[in-house]
Amino acid sequence: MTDNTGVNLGVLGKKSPRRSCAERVVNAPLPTVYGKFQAIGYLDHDRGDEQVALVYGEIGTENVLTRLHSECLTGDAFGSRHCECGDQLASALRAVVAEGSGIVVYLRGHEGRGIGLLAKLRAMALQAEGLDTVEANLALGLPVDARDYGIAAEILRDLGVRSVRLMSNNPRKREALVRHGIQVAERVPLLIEPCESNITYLRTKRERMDHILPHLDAVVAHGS
Ligand SMILES: Nc1nc2c(ncn2[C@@H]2O[C@H](COP(=O)(O)OP(=O)(O)OP(=O)(O)O)[C@@H](O)[C@H]2O)c(=O)[nH]1
Ligand SMILES: [Zn+2]
Repeated sequence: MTDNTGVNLGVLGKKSPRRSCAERVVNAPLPTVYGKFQAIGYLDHDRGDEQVALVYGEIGTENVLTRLHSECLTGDAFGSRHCECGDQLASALRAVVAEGSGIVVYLRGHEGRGIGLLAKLRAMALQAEGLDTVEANLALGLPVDARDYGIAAEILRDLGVRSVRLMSNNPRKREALVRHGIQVAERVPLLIEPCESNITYLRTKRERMDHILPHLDAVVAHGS
């Protein structure tokens, strides 16, 4: 089967019979510096968000190398060193190209762990005054993590995916996806070398949010 671009869609061309809040509305070829992806656009009818899944190669149904990337304008677009999101996104895109197939779902509505861009910037301002990333959200009267992964699961189902190898350091993300009906065969670490600007933030994620970041031990050992 081909779409209006003439690209062979394989499983991407098959409509899911299950009722879903995720409507697939467009499939466009997306050549990137990493490789040639298919950008599959979705409309989330429950939340009104526009979502996109970048698909590389012929994805199967099981053990698909997958990244669920929470939107981070500052990290992904501006190269912020407050967090490691930008490098994680690049690593994930490189990884699926190296693998020959895989998916990066870029989750709009997840900005600032679901509190939105302006609230995240307020939280970052509080962190500059000494609060950690957890304390800053709480000081604003906001949840530490307000993300929902239902739409991600719906998109994966629409793509025919039943189980993934999930690129993430966050065990709660894995649990959330499983709760929404997608099996996680394996968690694949996505570790980025820390720098002076984000080491405290990363330590907080490890200590207070259960992120699995063993590479920080080496930084501690070297005393930096
Ligand atoms: N509220 C808040 N959000 C932040 C902060 N720094 C980054 N973020 C957001 O955090 C989200 C990414 O979440 P993380 O906790 O860094 O990582 P994760 O997605 O849970 O886990 P990984 O899959 O390992 O990347 C993005 O949406 C960022 O915009 C911060 O200081 N405060
Ligand atoms: Zn970020």
